[in-house]
Amino acid sequence: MSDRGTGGDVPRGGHGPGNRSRGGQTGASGGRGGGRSGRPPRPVRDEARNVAYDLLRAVDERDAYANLLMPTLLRERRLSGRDAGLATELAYGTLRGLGTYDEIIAACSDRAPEDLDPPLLDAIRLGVHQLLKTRVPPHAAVGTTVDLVRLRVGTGASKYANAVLRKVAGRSLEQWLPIVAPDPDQDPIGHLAVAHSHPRWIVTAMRDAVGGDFEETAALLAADNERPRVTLVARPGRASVEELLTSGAEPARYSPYAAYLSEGDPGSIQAVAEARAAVQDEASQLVALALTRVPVAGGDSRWLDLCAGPGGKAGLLDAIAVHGDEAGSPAWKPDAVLREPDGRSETAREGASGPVAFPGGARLLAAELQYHRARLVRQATREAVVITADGTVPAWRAGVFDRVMVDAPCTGLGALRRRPEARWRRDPRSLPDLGRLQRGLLTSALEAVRPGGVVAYVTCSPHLAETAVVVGDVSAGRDDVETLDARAYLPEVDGLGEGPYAQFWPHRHGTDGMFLALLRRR
Ligand SMILES: C[S@@+](CC[C@H](N)C(=O)[O-])C[C@H]1O[C@@H](n2cnc3c(N)ncnc32)[C@H](O)[C@@H]1O
Repeated sequence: MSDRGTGGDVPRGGHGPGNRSRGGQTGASGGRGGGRSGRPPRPVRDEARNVAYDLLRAVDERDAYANLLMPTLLRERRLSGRDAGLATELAYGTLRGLGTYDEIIAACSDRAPEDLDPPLLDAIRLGVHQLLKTRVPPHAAVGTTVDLVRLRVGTGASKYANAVLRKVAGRSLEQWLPIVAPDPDQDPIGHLAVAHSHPRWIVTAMRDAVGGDFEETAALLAADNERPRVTLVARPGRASVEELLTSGAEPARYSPYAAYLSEGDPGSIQAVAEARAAVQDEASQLVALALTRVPVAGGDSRWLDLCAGPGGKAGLLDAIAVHGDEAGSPAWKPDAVLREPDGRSETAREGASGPVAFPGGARLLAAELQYHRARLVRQATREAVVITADGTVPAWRAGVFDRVMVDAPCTGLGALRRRPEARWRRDPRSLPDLGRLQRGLLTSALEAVRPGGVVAYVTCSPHLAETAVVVGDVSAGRDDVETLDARAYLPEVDGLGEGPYAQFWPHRHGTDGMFLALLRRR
């Protein structure tokens, strides 16, 4: 850590990349005061900020994934503890916030952000983030950024950065927003896009997904800019929540298999290292659990996960298939499970209409298109049969599965908190192709499941074109599909929407924005 006063550098939050800019080098305007000799002091290399900056550059230049590259950078530069936390917060916060920051930079600069040299622009963004969204003292935010630019871009550029940042420092974020964001009465979408740093098309999609309410849209966009908590899953029969709590995790709100980890490396927990537990968002756990809770008449031993990679849901489904939903939910478990003398569950499933706890004794087939992702599914599961296969070209007989999970490829708009650069990379033009694939996979799932069996259609996106519209289109073309009220199988969670689908939200549940439809084949 440098001597530039970073001792108090605790970010208040913040986060996200994608460089929209291309263009020429800066001209200088303004300058940082020199020492008595008239020469500027020697720049200080601040390793946390250099790592944050390198991440921003890699995202721009190489389309790097921030959450995959950051651990490598931290390891290579031997940053840990507070410095690692600072580097991560500064990089992620800058990537998330750059939609807002670029508007402010534009107001403080004689050039549009897209006309600035990308390496300089990234450094200025990093400085703006520190000034407006962290507790870094303004002199430290400006000084460290100017040093960074001198070391990494050039002296002329550092003078430019200094001039821009001094103007930015003249106002707080709250004071800047009315100046740079469109009037909310004239252009509510544009206002939210700038105020919460999201592309307009995503703001529109989120507004539609929450039912048109702008206040709720704002809350959702704000939640996207928060750092997500780390949630663990204890795979039943392999680990327990108690074991995770003993390892320092805290009880979770919804999932009977979840625990929250507020600090420390999840990989250092033995159950995680042994793949008996894993990092998994709570909504991901619950949509998988909901699929296992729907009563099905007749046999219940063959399950299919059609899009299994990298194996989060398959890991939980495999464990429940084999060992049963042993944690279940105290509210309904005792009545719901009536075991046959051989330990199976036929009777309960025949009569039950509400959620039931699966008693075990099934086997999961996990299919994944990409070989390297199928290998990850193998690591996440123990008893499942894992195959590399195209789910739209079935490698199995029709009508043989009792339960099928389709966790379809999607825009991932429900997981923007996790991938700080994702919002700038996603393209609405991908929606038609994704929609075709989603319809193909759901159709394939409905062919794979037997009459009486159940299909879960899941996306990590609340975008209506990927959720209700896909399910509506596919079921409208068939007379053998009954849409279940998915919320009934998640009795522990409120606020999942009007039904029959269940929609999790970052701002309501603190989870990813996961969508679930449950369809029974007649
Ligand atoms: C949203 S991810 C699934 C996440 C996974 N269920 C989990 O919980 O970890 C979608 C997956 O579907 C895979 N995929 C894409 N097209 C596919 C296809 N035609 N058949 C099977 N898998 C496909 C992708 O490679 C990706 O791994």
